[in-house]
Order: sequence, then structure tokens, then C-alpha cells
Amino acid sequence: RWRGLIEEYQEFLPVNEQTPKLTLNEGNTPLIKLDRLSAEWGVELYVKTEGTNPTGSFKDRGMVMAVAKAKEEGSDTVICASTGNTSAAAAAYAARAGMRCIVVIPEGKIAMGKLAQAVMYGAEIISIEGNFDEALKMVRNISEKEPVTLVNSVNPYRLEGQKTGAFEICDQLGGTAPDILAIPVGNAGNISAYWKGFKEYHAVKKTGLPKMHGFEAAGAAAIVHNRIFENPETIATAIRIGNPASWHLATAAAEESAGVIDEVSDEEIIAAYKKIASTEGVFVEPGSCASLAGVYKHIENGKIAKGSKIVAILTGNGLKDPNTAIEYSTIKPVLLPNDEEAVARHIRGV
Ligand SMILES: Cc1ncc(COP(=O)(O)O)c(/C=C/C(=O)C(=O)O)c1O
Repeated sequence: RWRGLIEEYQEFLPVNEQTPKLTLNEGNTPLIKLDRLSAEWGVELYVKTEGTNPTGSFKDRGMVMAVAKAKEEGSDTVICASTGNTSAAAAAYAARAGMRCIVVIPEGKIAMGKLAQAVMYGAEIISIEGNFDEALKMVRNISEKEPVTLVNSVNPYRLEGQKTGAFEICDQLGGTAPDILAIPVGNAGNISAYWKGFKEYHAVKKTGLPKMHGFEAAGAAAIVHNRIFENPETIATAIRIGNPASWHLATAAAEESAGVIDEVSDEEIIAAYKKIASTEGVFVEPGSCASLAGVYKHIENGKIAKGSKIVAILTGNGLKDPNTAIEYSTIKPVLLPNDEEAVARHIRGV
């Protein structure tokens, strides 16, 4: 029986007897081999479906740690800025821990499912007429002055929790790291956490190390272009971030691993979004698909060799953003009369 991250990986985590055994059974997510896409693209491609976590994204890994440590240190309130998934996870784990949760989100740029979660988990939601980067700047300042604990990924406990995804991948691949780890990059905490995890696991279990391939949305590709994007734009609202807080950790991960941070367009993201759902039955939100779009791009341009063993992190569940799914799907529902013969004729294609 899975006991949740704090218990399962305690020897790798900054936990002690005083740390609350907080869990919503996060972690232990599937690693799925994409047989059809592997054959089509000439590689050995796996995806880590992080959307199967309790609040539907990888954020649960870091949030369980950050909230547990906040409670251990006597805090009763957590705060975060978020494009949506961080706020959903913070709200859930705060509720679970009996703590207050304040979230600051960019007005009108949060996917419906994520807002529904923050509302239902009882977070106090502040929507600002600004973007994620402005919201993050605000909450970082506020958390310096007010008795609240910041749980964005600048909180080191977040990266500690998120590095556990690397452990699971190595275990699921039979004790070895993949050749390539592909991952979306927004605030850049996750790519940094995974690299930390692979290094720690390799030190103990000799798993080998992957090359880290991180992917930003082209309209928010601060690291790729080495400049802050003041007004980041992308359909992938989860990664609509123009000034990544872990910028330097991410470039270090790419350099140390002989990997790379690249960009993918919204068109490439949407193509991957449709492809993986209709070809392999895996439905993930657009931000997640930056990793898969990037894998395709790098196979096409030779940055990833044929036959490579690749793991792409699919960071959030497709259900988070139903509006984009319906708006961008080519297959539209057919409206027919409530008449069996009419439906039968449609199926026969007449
Ligand atoms: C689905 C999904 N995929 C990728 C990312 C990028 O991870 P980072 O590079 O570690 O930021 C996010 C990030 C979301 C937030 O930053 C937030 O929720 O505030 C995400 O929700």
C-alpha cells in the first residue's frame, strides 16, 4: 500500500519525527509506454502522467512537503501566486492540514478546473489585473512582512518534494535513468527539482543520468531568449510565465546534464495536445504538451537521436482546462434529431 511521499521517501527528504504525516496519497504516478508514437517517431517514449496526482498535477509532490513543513514550523497560513495548479494544490493541502490558504491569480488567465478546485478547497482567492510574474512579486514581498508562509517553488521544500518524480522514473525503468528527460518549463522549479532528484538517486543507486530537455512556450521563452518577457502570451496558461523564478537552476540543470532548454509554439503544443489524446488515449492540459511537442521537435531536428529512451513529464490533467479542449478539438459533436434511424444513418455514413 502506497503511503504518500513523506513516508515513502523520508530518507531523501528533510523530514523528522515532528513533521506532520500529511498526505493525500500523492506520487506513485504511472509511467506509460507510448507504443504507437514510439513506433511512429523511432524512439522508446514513455510519459509520466502527473495529472493522476490528487489535485491533478505534479504540484502535489512539492506542496505536500511545503505545507507539512509550514505546519511543523508553527505557521497557520500559506500563500502563493499561481497560474492555477499551484493554487489548487496549496488549497487542497492547506485544507487537509487545517490551515488557511491565500492565493493570488492572474485575472481571466486561469483554467476553469483549477479555479473550481481552489474555490472548493476553500482558498481565499485574490484575482489581480496582472500576470503571474506580477502576482509572484507581490506575494514574495507580502510573505516577508505578514505572518504567512510562501509556498511557491522559491520555497525549497517544493523542490524537495518534486524531485521524488525522478526517483519513481528510475524505479519504474528497472533501476536506470532514461537517456532524455523532457519537461515543460514555466517558473522552472520542476526541471530544477527533477535534475536534483536524478543526481541524488544516481549517487546512491548508480542509475545513470538523463539529458534534461526543458521546453518553454515560444510566447514566454525567457530562458531561450535570455530576456524577461514582460507580457508573456501562450494558449498554455499554466506556463504563461515571463520571468522564471528558478531561471538559473534550470540553466544549470540543462548545462550540467548536457541537455538544453528550447521553445515550442502554441501550434506545436496544440498538435501534441491532440495527437497524444487521440493516438494514445492520454488527455493532458496544454502546458503539459510542451514536453511532448519538444520531443517531436528534437527528434525531427536531430537533437534527440533515434532509438533514444525518453521520458516526457505530462504535468497536468486534461480535465483542468475543458474550454481549450472543446475550442481546439477538430472533432465537433454532431447534433441529430432524437431519432434512432437518423443516428443509425449517420453511423452508416449515409
Ligand atoms: C501543468 C503545468 N505544467 C508545467 C508547469 C511549469 O512548471 P514549473 O516550470 O515548475 O513552473 C506548470 C506550472 C504552474 C505554475 O507555475 C502554477 O501553477 O502557478 C503547470 O501547472
